[in-house]
Amino acid sequence: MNAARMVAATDVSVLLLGEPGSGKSSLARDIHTASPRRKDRFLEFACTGAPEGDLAACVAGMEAQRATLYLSEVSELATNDQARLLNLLARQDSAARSAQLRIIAGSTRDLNALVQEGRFRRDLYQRLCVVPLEVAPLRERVLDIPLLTEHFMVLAASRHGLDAPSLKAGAERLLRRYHWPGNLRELGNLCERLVILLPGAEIGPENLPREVRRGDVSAETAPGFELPPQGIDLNSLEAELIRQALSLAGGNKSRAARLLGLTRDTLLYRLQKHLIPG
Ligand SMILES: Nc1ncnc2c1ncn2[C@@H]1O[C@H](COP(=O)(O)OP(=O)(O)OP(=O)(O)O)[C@@H](O)[C@H]1O
Repeated sequence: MNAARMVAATDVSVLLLGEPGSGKSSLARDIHTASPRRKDRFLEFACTGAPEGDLAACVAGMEAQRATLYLSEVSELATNDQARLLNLLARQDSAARSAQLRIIAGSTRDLNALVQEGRFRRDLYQRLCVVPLEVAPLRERVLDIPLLTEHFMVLAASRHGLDAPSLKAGAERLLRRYHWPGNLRELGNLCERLVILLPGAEIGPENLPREVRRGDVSAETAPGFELPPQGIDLNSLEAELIRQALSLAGGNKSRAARLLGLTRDTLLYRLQKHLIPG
């Protein structure tokens, strides 16, 4: 990721946006490792469910250090902690460069939309989002799937002292077609399971879980949808769903595309087709 390499060389706050398990936390660590702070501490703070005040306790000993702090799921930060973080950032402005904490935040939710709804402080959003980086979901990186699968299998095989299995072409095709709601974490878990259950084997489609074998996106994306007896106007329905996805995603096309299980390019094509202003 080029942009990530570029921000690593600086001290700016970075906001990583992406689905669960897409690799935000790993990317935050990579940015730290590629930065001039690589020899300093990297600390991860999980905002989800964190008791109020925990963030203050976490950064108390770090304020005078040249560390990197990664805030995962920053949208879940309690209101008072949002104010505390803002204060911390203000204090950092006047601190010596050698004592500055670098903040990287991660979010699964559309932080901009939460700001519009008044559920996240705009001033804090602006401080955190100096450089926003989108981490693509795995289904938009299908070309990477064979290499990632091999990587996860080799890793799990060495962890468990077993032989890594290999993939038959049919199995690989299914992995590329599946929509991976759990992203890299889901692929990593599947690879580990295959290593343990079928060490050294040739994996065929029959060895993959049912949801992957089905490669069936519609079952997940249209639960319970039934065609009414009088039929529907598919074209209008598609246009309406696209409008709703854009609105839910606060106008962000990559996110809207993800809500519809499409690539961004396909969404752009369909926006043109339906003459929907993007
Ligand atoms: N580039 C990569 N190559 C190989 N494995 C990766 C890569 N990025 C992430 N992973 C692995 O994928 C899994 C999920 O990554 P990570 O925890 O960074 O995702 P996340 O987006 O922060 O998840 P969450 O939103 O649930 O916190 C981890 O096991 C991680 O080691």
